[in-house]
Amino acid sequence: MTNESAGSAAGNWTDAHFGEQGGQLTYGDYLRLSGLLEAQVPESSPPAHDELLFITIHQVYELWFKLILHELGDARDRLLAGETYLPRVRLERCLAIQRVLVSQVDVIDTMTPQDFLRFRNKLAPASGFQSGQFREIEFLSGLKDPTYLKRFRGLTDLERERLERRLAEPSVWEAFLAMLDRHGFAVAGPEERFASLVAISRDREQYGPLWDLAEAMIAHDQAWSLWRARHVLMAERQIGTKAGTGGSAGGAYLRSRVELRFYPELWELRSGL
Ligand code: HEM
Ligand SMILES: N[C@@H](CC(=O)c1ccccc1NC=O)C(=O)O
Repeated sequence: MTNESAGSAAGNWTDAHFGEQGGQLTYGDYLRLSGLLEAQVPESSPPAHDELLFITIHQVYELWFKLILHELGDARDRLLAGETYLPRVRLERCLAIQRVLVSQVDVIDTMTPQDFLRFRNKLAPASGFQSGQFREIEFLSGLKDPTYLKRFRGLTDLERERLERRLAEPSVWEAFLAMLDRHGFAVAGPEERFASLVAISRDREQYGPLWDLAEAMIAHDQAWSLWRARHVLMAERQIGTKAGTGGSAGGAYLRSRVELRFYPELWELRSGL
């Protein structure tokens, strides 16, 4: 290709591929980068070097939490409609995101406790304990804890409304049971659910999509527990046995959360196979 033809080809490429809006849309406008990149505002003054890392990683987590809620909500809605394929696809996307959430803890491990202390005193009583989206994911997944709303001070009206809605609406677990019911499986009591899950597990030729969906759910549950465990280690590496800025016992509180599960009946199923 000659320079001329390359140039015209490039010219043609530009003309042929400008945005539908007559070439007005830009990368920065589409992604609203001006607002996004001005949203990292340190509390420390002069700013401690590592506070930008601390703010950035939390905002990245919250953006991923927003997407997980988007995917889990669609999976729940489709389960209620009796679907199995796209609910599994949505859950497997959540699993891919959660693998990133676990691995990106490594980034904050590059911060030393000494450098965290340069701004930690500015943070209390703020804490990840106050992450409304984190709690929404737990409620929507199936771990509904109404006492959280009573224990937690400082929720905005919007956060409280969203959490109350999550408590009231069907969870992924409840939607999964509704889907099984639509497929003719008994789900009224724990023994019936156990028998139904055993039947599904023993005939994957016939019930493969149902088994695969249950496996995607338990993988989501496992990954969330892996993040809790990874967060404990990271937190204790930063603050040892200090109390948390949110008022908890710190690592001891976080360790108590690692054993939580969204789908205990799917874990218990293994005991009976
Ligand atoms: C220097 C790094 C960090 C330390 C030392 C730390 C420490 C803690 C501690 C001690 C708690 C218990 C509540 C409290 O008293 O504050 C907590 C809760 C929490 N943190 Fe962190 N954290 C760190 C980073 C992060 C990051 C990057 C995230 C990502 C979003 C995060 C998310 C959470 C969540 C969701 C909770 C509530 C957990 C639950 O209640 O089950 N934390 N953190
Ligand atoms: N709870 C942490 C502080 C902390 O990590 C934090 C503070 C403000 C906003 C989010 C946070 N992340 C997790 O708690 C601590 O006790 O050091």
